[in-house]
Amino acid sequence: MSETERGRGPDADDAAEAAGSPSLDLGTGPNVTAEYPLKVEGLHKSFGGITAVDGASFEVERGSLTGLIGPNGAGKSTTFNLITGMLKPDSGTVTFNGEDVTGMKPHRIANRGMVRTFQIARELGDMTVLENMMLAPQAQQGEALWRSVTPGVRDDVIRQEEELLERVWEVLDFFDIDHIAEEYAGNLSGGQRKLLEMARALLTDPDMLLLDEPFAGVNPTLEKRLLDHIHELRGQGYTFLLVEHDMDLIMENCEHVIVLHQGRVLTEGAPEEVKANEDVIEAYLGGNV
Ligand SMILES: Nc1ncnc2c1ncn2[C@@H]1O[C@H](COP(=O)(O)OP(=O)(O)OP(=O)(O)O)[C@@H](O)[C@H]1O
Repeated sequence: MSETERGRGPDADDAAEAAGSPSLDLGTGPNVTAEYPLKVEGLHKSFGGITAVDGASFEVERGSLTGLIGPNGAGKSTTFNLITGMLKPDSGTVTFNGEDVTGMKPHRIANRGMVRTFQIARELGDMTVLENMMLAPQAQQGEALWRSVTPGVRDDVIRQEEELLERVWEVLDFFDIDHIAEEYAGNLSGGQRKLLEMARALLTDPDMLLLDEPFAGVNPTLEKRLLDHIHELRGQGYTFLLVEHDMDLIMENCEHVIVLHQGRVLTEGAPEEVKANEDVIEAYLGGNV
């Protein structure tokens, strides 16, 4: 896969970083063509004597809603952290859109179009939804503050802020949370927080979103809304990798399911195949789920 095919090479990243203005096109989705944007090969990660990830290998198909499941302690969170650059693997590779991103810092990976949702930090609870959104690109992509103090770039900064504000309202509207824009994030319900978390991630114009337990603490009505948004975005070409404890939810919504067990892939396939797999049943029964 060449850089031009990907449509978002390092040069484009650097230019985007310099411009400080990720484009958002909710109408058409990401403009890239790699069939499997994410490839994970032979990932290993140990903490002291504990092996958390033990040779995990899998691929995620573009435009898919892929579920990553496994019993408690299977290595799901660690795998997520290795993919998104929060942790460095002991060995193995993570390839995104044809580029080796293994061990890259999270903001550089986010610049390349792969983002994960983050829980709204306690201190951001004292800021409004709108303020949280305005901070999102900096938080995800490590935007430098120098731009705002460098002489001669003030007009550019003002223009970029205006563009950002426009996109913020577009995304808030998409997630139906524009009416709570002035609400403090700390006052939101669990479900509204999850919508804000996803809205923040989407603001950086990713190709792929990694969602870690996006429905935890969410009431059924908002869960459905979140799922509708995910399906709509997937229909536009966005790719999702979802870690979730609720097996039924994964089975009903994902077209491809990867089962981790003891740090490696036990099996993967369509939900019906995975559900019927004896090894999966055994792993879950023995895994205290
Ligand atoms: N920072 C760490 N230090 C030590 N051990 C760790 C660390 N992170 C994870 N582990 C261990 O690695 C193994 C895999 O943990 P991980 O959190 O990745 O699994 P998981 O599938 O996400 O589990 P759960 O479903 O319970 O969240 C576990 O045995 C865990 O205790």
